[in-house]
Amino acid sequence: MTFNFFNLRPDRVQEELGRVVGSRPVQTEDRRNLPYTDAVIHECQRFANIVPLSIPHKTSRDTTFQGYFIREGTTVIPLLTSVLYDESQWETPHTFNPSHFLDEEGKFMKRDAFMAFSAGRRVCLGESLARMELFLFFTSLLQRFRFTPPPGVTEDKLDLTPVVGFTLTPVPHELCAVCRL
Ligand code: HEM
Repeated sequence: MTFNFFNLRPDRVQEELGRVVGSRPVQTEDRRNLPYTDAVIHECQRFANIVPLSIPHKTSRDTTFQGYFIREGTTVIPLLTSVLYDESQWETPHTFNPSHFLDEEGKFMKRDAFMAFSAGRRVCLGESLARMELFLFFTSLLQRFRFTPPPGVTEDKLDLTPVVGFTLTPVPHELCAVCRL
């Protein structure tokens, strides 16, 4: 798979942040007025897909799912990647594309196939906290810094292919954070 970040457009996030928030500290409530920023964060989570295997579960009774009979006590490992990259759900599943979460008017749009935190009774318990932290950290960093590859490294040379394990971990990269203030 080719990991392609050409649509990230941090300049557009910074333009939206500057217009809506200015230089004051970002607050959680600002999220609803920052649809492009929110879409970028969701797309990062979809695309980065950091917990691809979710957590193993065991069926508590006999069940039938999509025509398959699953006996009580069977270990089931949901593969979240299959939903996050599902070609029937996403317009460009293998490309980083914030438009997956924007409607025609540029408003933020929820997607049923966004399952980075899994779903159902055992959905991630820390989802609200994680979402709040992602939003505040991401926006605060972009308010203050412009991130670029080191001198001499062009963006198309950055290999964003993660290390595959229980989680998908990014390989270390050198990055320049240039103060914007
Ligand atoms: C971006 C950050 C995070 C992601 C993508 C994430 C994702 C997940 C996923 C996929 C699961 C498995 C759900 C399942 O078994 O179907 C899970 C479970 C869980 N997560 Fe997270 N998580 C994140 C952050 C957090 C944080 C910050 C906390 C706590 C402060 C947390 C607490 C938990 C707990 C307790 C479970 C087990 C829930 C259960 O089995 O009932 N997570 N998470």
